[in-house]
Amino acid sequence: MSLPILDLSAFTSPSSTTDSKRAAASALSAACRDHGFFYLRHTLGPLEQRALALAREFFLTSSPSTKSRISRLNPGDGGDGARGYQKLNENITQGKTDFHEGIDYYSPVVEPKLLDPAHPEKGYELLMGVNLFPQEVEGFQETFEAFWDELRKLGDRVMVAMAWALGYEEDEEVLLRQTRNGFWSARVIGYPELKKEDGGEGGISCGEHSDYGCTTFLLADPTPGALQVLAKTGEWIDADPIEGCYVVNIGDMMELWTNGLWASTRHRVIHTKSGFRVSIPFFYEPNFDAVVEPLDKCVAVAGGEKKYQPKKYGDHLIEKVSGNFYKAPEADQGK
Ligand SMILES: N=C(N)NCCCC[C@H](N)C(=O)O
Ligand SMILES: O=C(O)CCC(=O)C(=O)O
Ligand SMILES: [Fe+2]
Repeated sequence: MSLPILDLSAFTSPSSTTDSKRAAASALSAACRDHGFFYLRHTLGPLEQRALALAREFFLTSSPSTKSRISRLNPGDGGDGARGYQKLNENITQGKTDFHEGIDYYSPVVEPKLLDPAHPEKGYELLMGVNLFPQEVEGFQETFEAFWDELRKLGDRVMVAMAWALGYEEDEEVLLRQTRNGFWSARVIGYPELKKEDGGEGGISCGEHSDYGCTTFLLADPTPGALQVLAKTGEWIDADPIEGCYVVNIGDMMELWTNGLWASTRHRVIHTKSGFRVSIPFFYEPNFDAVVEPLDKCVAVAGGEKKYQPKKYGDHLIEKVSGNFYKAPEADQGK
């Protein structure tokens, strides 16, 4: 089985007809319902190759001190426990360490929140610090900021397409209203190949999980056989990169909005092929304060049964992120 390839240009070009939008929305609806994962034909030109090359340069040529300078654990420098660099095996999924390194980014907050304003060296509240860029890698910050700007715009268009796909042609901003100031997130991830001595047998590059928010747009280098998607049949299928496409998937908040019609599909990464793999997922998310609840039309499909309780996206994110690393640094002491 392979995942469908969609073209949503009817929603990105200003001159498209209602019929072409309906046709695209109908293919989108089937893909989200049947798989929760699909390929989206879309390119941003040289920006993508630049971002992948800079990510690779960062992981493979930066010194350990460059990396630790932007650690998520440097409280005074902006690290808030979530934003920043994490080394191999620092991220955990389902209680097991993930064999990848990465830098995590989130939507900038207007006023970063210090834990204790009298003691800035104590750092920031979880998720409320500042983004950390490796200034030694020339062009890194500008390239990624430009890249994410484009993906935010793409995500906005996809929200309109998804509204159509859910029957909201007459109220096409039903999702966009709650994502326009989205608390987006992004990761820049490096995966060395899993080898036996690294725990290769049974080891994992990124354990099975669902994404937390709305819709994920993944750009990865051409390495095959790494990202796997749990199909409804229970089989794991490869979601290998296709040139000119993003791999797109549904997150937990979209499952909630759709009352379970579109599942937040589980996936994992097992990179055993040769070479260092780089991937850069962008997580297009609801507003931090958005209270997400099943949409009326999706509830109607279920015969009026609301299968989910409303949830504030920010609460869901904090819950998830709090479980992504070993608890407070104190807990690690003496290990
Ligand atoms: N923002 C997202 N989706 N990040 C996914 C990170 C990988 C899984 C994570 N350790 C977990 O256990 O959820
Ligand atoms: O690297 C990948 O292909 C996917 C990573 C992922 O699923 C995540 O970071 O949420
Ligand atoms: Fe993921």
